[in-house]
Amino acid sequence: MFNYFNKQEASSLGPVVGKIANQEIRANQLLRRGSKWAGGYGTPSDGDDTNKGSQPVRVHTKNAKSLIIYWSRSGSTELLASKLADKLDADIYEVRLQNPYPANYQKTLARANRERETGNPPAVVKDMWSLSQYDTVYFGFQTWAMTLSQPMQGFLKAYGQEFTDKKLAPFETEGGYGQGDSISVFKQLIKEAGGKNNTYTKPLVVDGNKVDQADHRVSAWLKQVN
Ligand SMILES: Cc1cc2nc3c(=O)[nH]c(=O)nc-3n(C[C@H](O)[C@H](O)[C@H](O)COP(=O)(O)O)c2cc1C
Repeated sequence: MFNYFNKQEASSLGPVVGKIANQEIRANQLLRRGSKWAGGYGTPSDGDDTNKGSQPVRVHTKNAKSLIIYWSRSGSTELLASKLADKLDADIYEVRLQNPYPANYQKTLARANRERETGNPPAVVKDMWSLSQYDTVYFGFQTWAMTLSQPMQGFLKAYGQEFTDKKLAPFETEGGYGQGDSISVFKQLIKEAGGKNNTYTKPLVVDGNKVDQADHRVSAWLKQVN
């Protein structure tokens, strides 16, 4: 579906690749197939955690028993979240940061490295609603430096204690090097924050370049979650 794009096009946000709660998703990493940036390396964003010109995704209904929570810088995890949302009757909460990462990949990397080394993940916007109605929570994040991305670490530090007595289903995108220790860090941060008695499903891990081809894997994974 996506052919090779020249450098200028590849560094823009790229075409609309999907929708979540009626908002357009641009995931420019999908343009990279066959290019020297394949594998997710160097993916730019729009400098506002993929949200420039749009609102953070918020779907909150009275009766939903499932919730999808995700954060996405360059759109791949958001696209994966949209594939779950299409198949589930779930509410959706997109994590936002008080201070979004810059569009530039190298600057993002430098900031993320600093945050990781000092153990200070970014502060999230604190507008999460009560989670008592949900039995299952799907968590979408990405591998950064072979561990759990700093934004999801920031979210779990702020909200991890809210996740008690739930089934937790992590889904993740990565740039070709795999998930590293992200899942054990995910579980550990929830525990440290005070979240208890949770059950964890097998994670779904998808290459961020190939999320557009992941429909069958998403369906198979959802079957074993539910
Ligand atoms: C700061 C940073 C560090 C990354 N570190 C890794 C890594 O260690 N291993 C890997 O496979 N991909 C790594 N990636 C690639 C991302 O995991 C991949 O592009 C992911 O699909 C991005 O998700 P998003 O589009 O939802 O932001 C890194 C990306 C960034 C921005």
